[in-house]
Amino acid sequence: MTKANGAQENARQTISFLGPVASYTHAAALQRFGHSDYVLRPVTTIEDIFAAVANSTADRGVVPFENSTNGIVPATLDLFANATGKYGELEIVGEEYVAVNHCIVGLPLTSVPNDAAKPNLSYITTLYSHPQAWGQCTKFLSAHLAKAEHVDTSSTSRAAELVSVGTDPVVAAISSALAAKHYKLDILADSIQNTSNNTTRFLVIRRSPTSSPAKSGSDNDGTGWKTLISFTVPHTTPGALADCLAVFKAHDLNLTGFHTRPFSSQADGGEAAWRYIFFAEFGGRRGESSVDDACRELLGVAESGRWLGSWENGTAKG
Ligand SMILES: O=C(O)C(=O)C[C@]1(C(=O)O)C=C[C@@H](O)C=C1
Repeated sequence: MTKANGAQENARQTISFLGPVASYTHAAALQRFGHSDYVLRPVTTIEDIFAAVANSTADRGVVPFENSTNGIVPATLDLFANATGKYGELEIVGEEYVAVNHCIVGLPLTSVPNDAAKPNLSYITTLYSHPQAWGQCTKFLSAHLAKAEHVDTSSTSRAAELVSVGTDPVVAAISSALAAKHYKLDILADSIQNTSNNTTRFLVIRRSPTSSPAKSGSDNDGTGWKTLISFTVPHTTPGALADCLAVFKAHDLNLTGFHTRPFSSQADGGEAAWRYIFFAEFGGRRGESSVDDACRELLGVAESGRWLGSWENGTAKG
């Protein structure tokens, strides 16, 4: 690398995504950052993405958040819960929707005839994929691969990569057609997801700047924006959760998502079972009076709470 190239490389922003190349997270990263201002860098796990952004190895990270068929990605939510205290400085600044079209991919196999419209896959004994993919393809898997053992991998592209370095044609993967092409595998069945409009939503994260992005208390127009917050409630107080939810109604904020994950606070020694953290997503942005007031009031009734980010609605852009 020449000195000039090196300087150019330094000026580019680094984007961390769930690798290897040709994962759906890679597709989401390309969709948003696929031009010469950015260097896209694969890592192995979703936590690696959080860590890369937290320790400044990357400027931004792209993480899978929610699938239209199979719901939330628990690993991502757990990292936003920040139980270890390592990721409290991160915030969400954007979202990308990617159409997820899964395929059964395998080593080139000329001896077994396969018709994509009427696949005969009974010879496959082992199937690799990311855990999210199993739940998105239940109908096809029970109809055509009911006996195959499922082996979890860190991503669908990793599943394809593992099949490609093996030699046994009875081992296949669920991944995208792009991953099949990249890892030189055959597509043995296409569009195997339960719903034709299967879509995953990805979030873009960064380290929070020291100054607030939007002036608090102004009449910022939050139309077309979303906010995610997390909170915990005193678990022995009747009505504590209802009091928290009433705050959103009082400020006319439209709750568009609500998720719960097991969580044990530092106050409980980090060990207590059957405690929860709640995540509420709603329309609006920080800096808008109704959002700022609601967050302030929520902190008055919740045990703890954290603003995780406000970002422009990905679907609003069309
Ligand atoms: O495994 C991949 O390719 C990913 O990018 C991860 C992921 C996810 O975690 O939801 C992304 C999209 C699909 O929903 C399946 C898997």
